[in-house]
Parts: sequence; structure tokens; C-alpha cells
Amino acid sequence: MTRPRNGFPELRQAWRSGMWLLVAVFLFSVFVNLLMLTGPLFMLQVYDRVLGSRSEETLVALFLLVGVLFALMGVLDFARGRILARVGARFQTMLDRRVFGAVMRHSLIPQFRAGPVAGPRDLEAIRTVFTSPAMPAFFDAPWTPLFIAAIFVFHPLLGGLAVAGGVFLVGVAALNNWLTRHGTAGAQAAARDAQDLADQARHSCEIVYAQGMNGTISARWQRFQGIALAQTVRTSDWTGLFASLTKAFRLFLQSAMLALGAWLVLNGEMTAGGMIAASILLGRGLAPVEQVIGQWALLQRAFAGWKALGAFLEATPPAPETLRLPKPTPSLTLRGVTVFAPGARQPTLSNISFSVTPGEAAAIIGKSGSGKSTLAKTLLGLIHPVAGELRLGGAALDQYDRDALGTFIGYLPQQVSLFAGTISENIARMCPDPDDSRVVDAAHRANAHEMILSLPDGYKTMVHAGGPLSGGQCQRIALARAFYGDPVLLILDEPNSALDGEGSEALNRAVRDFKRDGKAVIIMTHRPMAIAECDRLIVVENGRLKADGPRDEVLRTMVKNAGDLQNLVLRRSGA
Ligand SMILES: Nc1ncnc2c1ncn2[C@@H]1O[C@H](COP(=O)(O)OP(=O)(O)OP(=O)(O)O)[C@@H](O)[C@H]1O
Repeated sequence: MTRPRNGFPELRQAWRSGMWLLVAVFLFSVFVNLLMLTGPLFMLQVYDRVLGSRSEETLVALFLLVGVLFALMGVLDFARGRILARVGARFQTMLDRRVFGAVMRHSLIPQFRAGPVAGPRDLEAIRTVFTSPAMPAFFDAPWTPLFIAAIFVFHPLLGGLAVAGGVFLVGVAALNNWLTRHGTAGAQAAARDAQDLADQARHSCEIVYAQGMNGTISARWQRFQGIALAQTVRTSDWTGLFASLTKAFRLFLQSAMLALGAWLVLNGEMTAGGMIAASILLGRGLAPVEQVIGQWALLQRAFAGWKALGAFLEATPPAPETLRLPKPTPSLTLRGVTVFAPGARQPTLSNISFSVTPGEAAAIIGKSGSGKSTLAKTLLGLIHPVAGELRLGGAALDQYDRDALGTFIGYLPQQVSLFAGTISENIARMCPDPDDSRVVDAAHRANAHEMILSLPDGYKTMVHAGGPLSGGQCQRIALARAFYGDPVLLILDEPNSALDGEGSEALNRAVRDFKRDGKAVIIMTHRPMAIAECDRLIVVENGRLKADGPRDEVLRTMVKNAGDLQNLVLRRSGA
């Protein structure tokens, strides 16, 4: 069995790419931890040497030295924090594109599109650990045994007390982890549900108000929020309890250490300086443990994110590398194409075969739900048939590079959506430096140029959810986006659903121009106006091909009210 190369191996590779920086952090940590001995050593010297000798010169010299050493420790500690932040940023940057790509591929499956998008959040959760105090604590933790060993040097009894205290703290951390492991995950899942519902409600706020759904939606949101809050409070109660317990215990342990030390001093088994130094060493040694416990919720989220992200990337491999094929000839062939909706028993499209040749415009008509939009998405390679083959310019769709294929095809979806950006960027398919002449040319073809110029900011008008364009204006801009560049095939799904008579005429003109240029056009519709320029008519019924042939012939034989429809088509097209 071959081991998967996607998923966890990708995470590990991104992690390893920052390894040399982590080695630098490790080296910095060596010095930071050695410099942490400055305090106890200074204490030892002051108590045992300065106070004993009553030498002010020694005190001043030691004090200056300590100042320099602490300054050095501060600089090194700051530097390793900066490096760790960059290791995290590097980890995220290496995976950002891949995760975004995987989310996009995953969203092509309709039932996943509506679900929560975890990938980027998981990645963010892992990165956050690098900027949290937990990460330096991990690099400090290996020094804990050294500090405890140093306490043994002062006196074995003190060392024994330190070990017992350390073991108790680690036990507390493990118990905390065990008690909160389910609560944290549950709280995160419920918070995600609440956030997703809030986003959805915000996007559809008009329908929420118009249909009096404010109360029901906010009650549903509050329920999710309530679950999230209850779990968070319960988890935070446990974590808070353990954090307080740890803190109080560590302070008590330091006092216990002092008490034991004082007793040993009274018995003449150690010096007063050693007693103070041992107490400080204990504080230093146990600080990383305390810090990790304090950051436990963050660490748990990062561990869960690592597991979820690895599994997600494993299940969503990147698109296979393809050759950049040259621009295809505008001929499309389908043979026996069958498509199932995920989990469906009956096919949405069954054994569909037809071809469209250069210079031809074909209309695909059928009742609502007959499978026209599914066919359009299949022709675009967005839905994969379970059987049959589909070729553009002689090559199967998956032989094309996905982005390149997109430039060869102009697509107008049934439900138009524009992106946050200027009209010109939207027409240029969100290219950051659009070619103005091609943008204007596409707008002209879609009869959108005058309309765009009439807007206060013209082509620079910002498009955003909810404004400032009407449905028809959006459709014309989306049509211009389909025309942008030099597509060889146009696939238009209900192109004049929001167009007025003038817009429909312009669309017919554009289709005529496309045919004249030897390109191919496919229009999914049930509006007669849209088939005026179509030479071919393909009728789909319940996902099956019912008829395919010259438009007028098919109209005569297949459509019940052929006469009326034909008259309407010919009258509207001015033929
Ligand atoms: N990704 C998919 N893969 C296969 N089938 C799907 C997919 N998504 C939806 N379907 C199925 O396709 C059926 C037909 O829907 P489709 O939107 O293609 O019809 P349509 O002819 O365009 O209808 P309308 O004219 O109302 O837009 C739906 O009933 C649904 O079960």
C-alpha cells in the first residue's frame, strides 16, 4: 500500500521548512536559560560574599555585571520571540495557497459548500501557538531538570522537594487535559455553528426581515451560542481552577522551599544564600510548566487543528499537474455522459450525447429541474460524469490546466455573483491589472458599456454585496465577464433572465458575432427570446436527451405549442 503524500506529510514538510529557525531558537534558549541563572547566582554572591565581606566594591561590580547579563537575556528572549513569530508566519504562508485551493475544490461538492470552512481556521490555530507564550515555554521546559539538578547541588532534600512539586504540577496538567479534552472541541464546534449561522443571516438579512424570520433565526443562533457558551464556561472553569491551583501551589512550593532551606541553614547544612538561590531556581524551573498549563486551551485547539487539517488535506489532494494545452478549436463533443447527484439513486443526466461545432449556437431547453444547469456545469468540468466522455477541441476537459480552461470558456451562471472589487476588475475576472481595452470591448458586447459609464465612478465603481447595482446590471456585468478575453466557447445559463428587451437584443448580437468568428455557443434556457440566434435545439427531459436537431425542425416536432413558440421566436428576432 502506498503511503499518502497529501495531508500530514504536507504539514510536516511545512513544519520542517522552519527547522533551521527553530534550531536558532533552541540556541537562543540555551543562552536565555543559562542567563536565567544570573538571579540565583547574584543572590548567592550577595548573601554569602558581599554581606560576609561587607565589600561595597564587590556589590557594585556584581550589580553592574548582573545589569549587563539581564539586558543580554532580555535581548535574546525578545529575539527568539521574533523568530518564533516568523516560523509561524512561514508555516502558514507555505500552506495558505494549498489550503485555499483545497477549500475551493472541496466546495465544488454542493453539500460541503454550505458547511463550515474549517481549513483556514485550523491553520490559523496552529500558527497562533508560535506567537503564544506556550512556544518559548516548550524551549525552556528541557531546562527544568537542569534547574532542579542545581537545587540538588545545594541540598538533596531541597532537590527532592522540587522533584515532588514538579511531578505534582505535571500531574495537574495531565488531569486538566483529560477533563477538558471533550469540552474544548465541543465548544469550538458550537461556536463555529453559531458563527456560520450569523454569517448566513447577515448575507440574507433582507429575506430575514422581509419574511419575519428575525425571531426564529436569532433564537436558533442563540441556541448555538448558548451551547458554545455553556461548554466554554465549563471548560474555562476547569482550566481556571487548574491554573489557579498551579499558581498557588508553585508559590506555596517556593515558600516551602524557603522553610526547608531555613531549617537546613539553622542546622548548619547550607548557607542563607543557597536557601534563597534554591527558591529562585525552583520558580524558574517550574515557570514553563505553569505557562503551558495556562495556554492549554490554545494548545488543544492547535492539536485539534493539526489533526483536522491533515485529514482534510489528505482527503482533498491538489489538482493533478497538467500540460498547458494550446487554445482548443471550438468543438465540443459529449458521448454517453451520465451524472449522479451525490448520494442520489437516479441519475440527473443519463447517457447524454451531442456535439457542437465551430460557428454553431445550440440552445438546450427543458422544464425546470430537467438538468440544464447540471449539464452546463458538467460542460465546464465542474461536475464529473460517472460515465461517458466529454471533449473540447479533441481533448478531455481534465487534460487542460483548470485556470487555462477557464480562459477558453465564457460562462454566465444562472445565479450571478460578483466579487468585492471594481466593475473593471470583475469583468477582467479579478485580474489585479485589467487590460482596459479588453474590459471595454467585453462591456460593449454585453451592452453594459453605457450603463457602466452612467454610474458615478464608471468602471471604477466598487461592487459589494447588496449594492450598488440592480439584478439586470449585475447580469450584464457577468455577461461581460463571460465575454472577457477571447473564449472559444460560451456557456450561458438563462442569460436573459434579468435582461430587458434591449439587453436581450444585445445578447443576440453578441451570439451572432461569436458564430461569425467561428466560435461555439451553448445557451440553457426556457425563454424563447434566448434561442433566436440558435441554429440547434437540444431538448432535455428528466435528464435525458429528448430531441436534437435544427431549431425549427425540433420546435415543430417536439414542443407541443411549436407554432406559437416559433412565431414568438421569429417575431422577436425580427426574422
Ligand atoms: N452537483 C450535482 N450533480 C448532479 N446533480 C445535481 C447536482 N446538483 C444538483 N443536482 C440535481 O440536478 C437536478 C436538476 O437541477 P438543474 O438545476 O440542473 O435543473 P434545471 O433544468 O437547470 O432547472 P431550472 O430551469 O429550474 O434552473 C436537481 O433536481 C438536483 O437533484
